Amino acid sequence: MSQEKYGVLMVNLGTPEAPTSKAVKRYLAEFLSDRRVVDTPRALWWPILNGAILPLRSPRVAKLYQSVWMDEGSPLMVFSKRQRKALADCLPDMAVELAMSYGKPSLPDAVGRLLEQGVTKLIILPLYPQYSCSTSAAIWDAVARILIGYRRLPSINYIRDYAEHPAYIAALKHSIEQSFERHGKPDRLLLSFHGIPVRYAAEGDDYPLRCKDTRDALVQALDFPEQQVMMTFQSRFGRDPWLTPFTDETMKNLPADGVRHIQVICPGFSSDCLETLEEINGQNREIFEHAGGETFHYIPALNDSPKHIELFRQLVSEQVR
Ligand SMILES: C=CC1=C(C)c2cc3[nH]c(cc4nc(cc5[nH]c(cc1n2)c(C)c5CCC(=O)O)C(CCC(=O)O)=C4C)c(C)c3C=C
Ligand SMILES: [Fe+2]
Ligand SMILES: [Fe+2]
Repeated sequence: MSQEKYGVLMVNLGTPEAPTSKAVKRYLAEFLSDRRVVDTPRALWWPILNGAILPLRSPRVAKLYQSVWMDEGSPLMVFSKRQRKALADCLPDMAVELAMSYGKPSLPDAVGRLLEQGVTKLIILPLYPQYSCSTSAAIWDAVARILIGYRRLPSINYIRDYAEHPAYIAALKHSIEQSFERHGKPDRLLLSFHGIPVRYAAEGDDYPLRCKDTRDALVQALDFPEQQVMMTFQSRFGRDPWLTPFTDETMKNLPADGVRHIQVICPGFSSDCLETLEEINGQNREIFEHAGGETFHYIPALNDSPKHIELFRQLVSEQVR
């Protein structure tokens, strides 16, 4: 039998190439044209997207990206590239590629590079701890479309998610405990997850259940009262109802309930990005402080921390028999 060659495809969302209106527009156009993200019928969606959302949102959001941009680029890209390098260093016998669902490095290029290297066993690792049709399934669809162009397919292992994986929970627990040691225990620990439209969940997306699984496993692991842990949803978009409670509304109301000190972590984001650095550590910090809150600490995403890379190494190793 011929020698098997393993390849790991790490996939995250994607991010603009520059913090400019033009680059943001190109990114949002691709992202928001995916039916897995917005499922409004095209004849209705196309004029809204091109006539209103792209021209109005792109310049505004470009300014937000400018506020978090790093010397090496967009935070999401910087951390994702570091994750790929660190995982590749742990798995010297495997080919490890990074791709983004929208923008670069593109999925077709990354899959092409893996197959050119002779990969016969492809392990797809979406960098989303909690499955959602709007993120993880979009990766599945894209890879399936790409493989139409190849005669010789590899075996495929798709890591659907890892919401309660012990190494994921251990990594989150470690970050939270480090924060508690540094800043003391807060009145509330807030777990803020990216939202999705309520309808996606009603139609079968188990994303909110997977967020709750993460919350429950963390509560079990932490030496911190369950009543002081809150789970909220951020980053809502458009007019449909999205998952509640909303992070920003919670921030606004907490100080009136006597909550002075909060620490916030975003367990659904494998890398820091616009939604954590600007929306949470910028906008939501301001909302909390403006409402009378005194102490706000943002606990960084797992990024390329050793415990996060160890989680990825375990997830991949579990697929190898
Ligand atoms: C209908 C719209 C959106 C759905 C559904 C959605 C789900 C979803 N997104 C993430 C992770 C990220 N989203 C990010 C940015 C972002 N998300 C949307 C819209 C939806 N997301 C938009 C329009 C944007 C761009 C910014 C803006 O215009 O407000 C990012 C950050 C990207 C970056 O460059 O830093 C991440 C990461 C998840 C996990 C998720 C479903 C669970
Ligand atoms: Fe999003
Ligand atoms: Fe946002």
